[in-house]
Amino acid sequence: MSNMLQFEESVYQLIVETSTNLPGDVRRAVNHGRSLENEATRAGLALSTIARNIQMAEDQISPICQDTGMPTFVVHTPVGINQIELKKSIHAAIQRATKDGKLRPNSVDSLTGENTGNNLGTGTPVIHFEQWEKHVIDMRLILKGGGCENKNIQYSLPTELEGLGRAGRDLDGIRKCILHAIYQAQGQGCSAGFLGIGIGGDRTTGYELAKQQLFRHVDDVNPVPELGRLEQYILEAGNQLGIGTMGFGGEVTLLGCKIGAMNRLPASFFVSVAYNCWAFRRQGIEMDPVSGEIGKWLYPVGTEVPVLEDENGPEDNKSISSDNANEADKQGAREIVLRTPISEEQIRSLRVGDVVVIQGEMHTGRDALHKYLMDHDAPVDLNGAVIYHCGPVMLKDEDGWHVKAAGPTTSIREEPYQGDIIKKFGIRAVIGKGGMGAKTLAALKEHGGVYLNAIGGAAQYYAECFKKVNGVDFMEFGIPEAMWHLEVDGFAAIVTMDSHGDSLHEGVEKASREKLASFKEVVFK
Ligand SMILES: O=C(O)C[C@H](O)C(=O)O
Ligand code: SF4
Repeated sequence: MSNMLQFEESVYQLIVETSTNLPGDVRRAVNHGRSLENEATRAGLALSTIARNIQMAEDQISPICQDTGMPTFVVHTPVGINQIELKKSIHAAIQRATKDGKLRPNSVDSLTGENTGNNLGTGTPVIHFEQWEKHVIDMRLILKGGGCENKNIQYSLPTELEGLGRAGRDLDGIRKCILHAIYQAQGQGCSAGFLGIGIGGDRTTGYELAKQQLFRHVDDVNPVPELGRLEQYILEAGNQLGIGTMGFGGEVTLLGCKIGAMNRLPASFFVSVAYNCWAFRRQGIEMDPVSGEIGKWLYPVGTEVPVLEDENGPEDNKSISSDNANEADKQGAREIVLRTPISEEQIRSLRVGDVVVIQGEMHTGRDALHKYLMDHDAPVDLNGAVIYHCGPVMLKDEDGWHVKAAGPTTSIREEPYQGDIIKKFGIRAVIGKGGMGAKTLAALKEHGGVYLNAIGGAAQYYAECFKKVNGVDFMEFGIPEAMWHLEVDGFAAIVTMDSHGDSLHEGVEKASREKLASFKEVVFK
């Protein structure tokens, strides 16, 4: 290979483009979703926030979502290309993109919990090489985050499904599995989502096939007619489940569905579902095998498909923020400004549906911190405090630390700890996404606390609210897991669980379970 530096540069450009500029076909799907949702609803406002965030990420060349996922490359090379050298270029580019804040350090030792800090480590990044007889290198990259990855699911047919009954080894059984997959994800994988489905294979290749489907163009047509019909059906039926964007309820739960099939063993029949959030970051380049230069981009480049309808830019677009109290009013919701530390009285006055705007300090905390706080003291006073489930992208320069991307993470992972921690430290508000369960709801009621739902993936939109980094504890947990103390100005989120025992998530889940059961009858004979 003659020009290593050019190869590295091209891969770097691919990584930056993938992380910061949502591709055109994905944007079209988001725009279509927006057109189906009433703008004045919670889901409609969430979609507007998402659109605004996509634009901000493009403008600032910063990550669309703070979770830049598991970098997964699929590379086709002409016969004779040195794949070992190409791999080195990929590793160098990954390291550079991490240092520049285009990727969050995301590679964690599974035994020690240590973050390698540069996105390299055993099993990271994932690179699949394939040879072909063409004379160009085809390199595709997907950055799929952990929250939606956790919502992947694999079914082994025949099986019995909640609400849907028996799913047999046929197209109708497959149909039921996919609908169930959408239901079980609720809003936790940052709906509205995209599905890649693999039918057949073994447990490993079934999931691989599912992920391969995510490399198809959103608007392509399945070459297998019966799978094409199933894709169409799922898109329509999935949206009738009423889960909506971020699980707020609404018309748009699914933005795309791609299904592939491969052979299986006589004894096995797997349906593997890869759930991808709306922040569906995948791009590709065709590279010259000699010069390493980019020949063309393999998916429509985001910049060609606007996401904001008005010419005046993001500021004039509606979203969940302190400047759109009128929109909130249309839903009968109020907008309340809370300054930290927050009193019990203020919290008790809040109800599900209220929009809360936070001023003051908040503290990030996720998996490692919650586990730690169960049997240790906190490094700061958390009385009346706000905990933000967030693993930000942070960069340090001569002026100190800066927040580069900071959307919420999936809160349900903290369910085993949250209730106890709220009571132990006197926390008044927890911000995250996807909602929490019965134990947390009970603690919010007992102690006087609220759960605030922020818009998952809107990492640029929220990063702008953080005016100053007051400090950090537990850097040894790694950047995403550390406890960042952040000064915030106007962080807006919706009360989805209040101190009176009400939970929006409980309601949406129940309604969607009932809806799911209405799809029990055979559709594909
Ligand atoms: O790790 C994160 O920042 C978020 C994660 O992708 C999630 O969806 O929970
Ligand atoms: S936070 Fe949401 S948008 Fe970001 S990677 Fe996780 S699931 Fe995707």
